[in-house]
Amino acid sequence: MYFVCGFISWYASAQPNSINSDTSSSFNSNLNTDTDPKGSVDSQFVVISSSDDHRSLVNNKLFLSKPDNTITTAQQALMVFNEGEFIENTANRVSFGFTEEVLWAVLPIQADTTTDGGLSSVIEIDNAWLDVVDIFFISGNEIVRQESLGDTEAISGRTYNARMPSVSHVFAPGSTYVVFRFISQDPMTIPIYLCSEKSKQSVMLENAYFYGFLYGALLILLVYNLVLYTYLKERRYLLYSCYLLAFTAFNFTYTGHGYWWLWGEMPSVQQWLMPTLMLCYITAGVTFTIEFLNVKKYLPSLFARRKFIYAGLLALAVVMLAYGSQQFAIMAQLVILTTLSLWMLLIGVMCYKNGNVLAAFFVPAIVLGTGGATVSSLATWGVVPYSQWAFRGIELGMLLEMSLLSVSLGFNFKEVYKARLSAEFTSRIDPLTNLYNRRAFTQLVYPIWELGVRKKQRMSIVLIDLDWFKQINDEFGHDAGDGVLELVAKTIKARARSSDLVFRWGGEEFLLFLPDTSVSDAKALAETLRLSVKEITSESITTVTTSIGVAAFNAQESGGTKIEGLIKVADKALYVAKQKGRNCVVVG
Ligand SMILES: Nc1nc2c(ncn2[C@@H]2O[C@H](COP(=O)(O)OP(=O)(O)OP(=O)(O)O)[C@@H](O)[C@H]2O)c(=O)[nH]1
Repeated sequence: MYFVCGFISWYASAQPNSINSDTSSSFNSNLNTDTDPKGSVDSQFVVISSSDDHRSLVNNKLFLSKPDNTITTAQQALMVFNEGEFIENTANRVSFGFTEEVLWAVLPIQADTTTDGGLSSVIEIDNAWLDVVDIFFISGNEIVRQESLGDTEAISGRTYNARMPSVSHVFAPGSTYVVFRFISQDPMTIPIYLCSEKSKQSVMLENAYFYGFLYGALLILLVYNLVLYTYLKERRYLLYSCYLLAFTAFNFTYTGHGYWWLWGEMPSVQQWLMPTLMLCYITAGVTFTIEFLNVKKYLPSLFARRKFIYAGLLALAVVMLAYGSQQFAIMAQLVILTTLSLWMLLIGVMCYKNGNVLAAFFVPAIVLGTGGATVSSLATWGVVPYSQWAFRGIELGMLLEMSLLSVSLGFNFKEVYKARLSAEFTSRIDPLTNLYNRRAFTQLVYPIWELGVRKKQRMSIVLIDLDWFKQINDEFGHDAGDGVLELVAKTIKARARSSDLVFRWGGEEFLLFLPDTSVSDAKALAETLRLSVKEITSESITTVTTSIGVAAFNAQESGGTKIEGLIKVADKALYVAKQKGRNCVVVG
């Protein structure tokens, strides 16, 4: 809001009175404007006829000082106003862009009452970032009251406890001239409301709900993504969280919440936090975009030049500090921020074209964020009627943007999870035979082994080695050898029980772990396998025989045996089978 307002109103200010928007029709019946057809200054009063519920934007009833004025005091302002030297704000302008000048404004108010107590009303400037907001109440050429409410003044000096500069005043019967003095290094945006105490309270409540919802939703997104980061250790979740946090902190500052609640006694902190957080927000936005869109893969040439972007931002920070001008800092960053939105969109579209699926979420998200900001700016500019909801467009847009980005990160989470599962699965599977590989052995067999030992169950191991396999490779080629290995694996798998675990143990070596299987059953299975392999392979390129070693765990005899010991026994038996001339089963 802050930056788009500033940037657009900067241009808007170059075209004064270009937009006509009359909000007088929205005035409450208790708050009337009395304008005579000639538009003479004296009759241009806002009339308060009762202290009942009312709330209206009164910018179109303001009279504004001319550029280059030399006014220094409120009385002088009133004098110049009475001479007809103020400009009537019939265009209902709210925003005046960046200006070094002091802006004086006069709001003539008529309290239409005869009671001595007068009529109470609250004046509220619906903008928390203005540096100087001095309000003078002048009756009968006397300043009857003065308030200083800008954010260069400590919060404790305010008589009305509200986030937006506000003052409650009892208007004496007759006319009161409210003279405003505005100075701001930030965009000069001055939506002025006149309202009853009751409506002021209900607006504050509405705001509390709105920001409670906004910050609550942003907090949920933040926690959700931090949890994902902790779990997945993927940088994009962390960078999204930083981007979200930077936006929230920046918003918390320019909406005046931080100043109202946390650092209200430190005006200089408020002054410098805004440009500083804006820079953090820009940097977080750039970093997040690069990571989220995987620019390294989809736009490598840009990725190679990213250092220049960061160097530029760092240079800006240095110049900002060295130059020491808050206004310069803000203006420079407004330009960059506007460019950033367009840059993010462009990069998103380019990455999408280059095949990045996540960009399909990213582009609409940025469009929503930028769209909300545009609504806010147009409201400030006067193209759409100014209202608090239109003013909040940026916040609603950002909430949608952040939510959509979070959804896309959730989508990414699903993809990453699937990829991990498949990587985990493939890391345990031998790609040629689709049997478990040696790495899976520890994970799968150890728990069953431990349980079997505790329960004193019988368990066996069968180690199968193909005979003269080197010759098969040499004679028929490596591919044909692969085909034989696949066939043998299928045969073993088909003959084994579903509770048996079959591993490709080495090049042409297979291991079966048989839970709850006695040595005689294991030997019988080994014989079956030997015959099956021989028989089945005879139908392929050549007949393949196998040598098999069997070892069994017996709780009574081999109590303390470890599984590695049992494998060694099977290995020795296999060696003996080879020694005996191959194509046989030996029990160890
Ligand atoms: N085609 C193919 N061959 C493999 C693979 N893994 C290992 N081998 C081959 O298997 C052969 C094993 O040879 P040796 O260890 O001499 O054993 P052998 O020829 O079967 O002789 P014995 O075991 O003594 O009967 C080697 O030539 C390896 O290159 C594989 O995945 N595919």
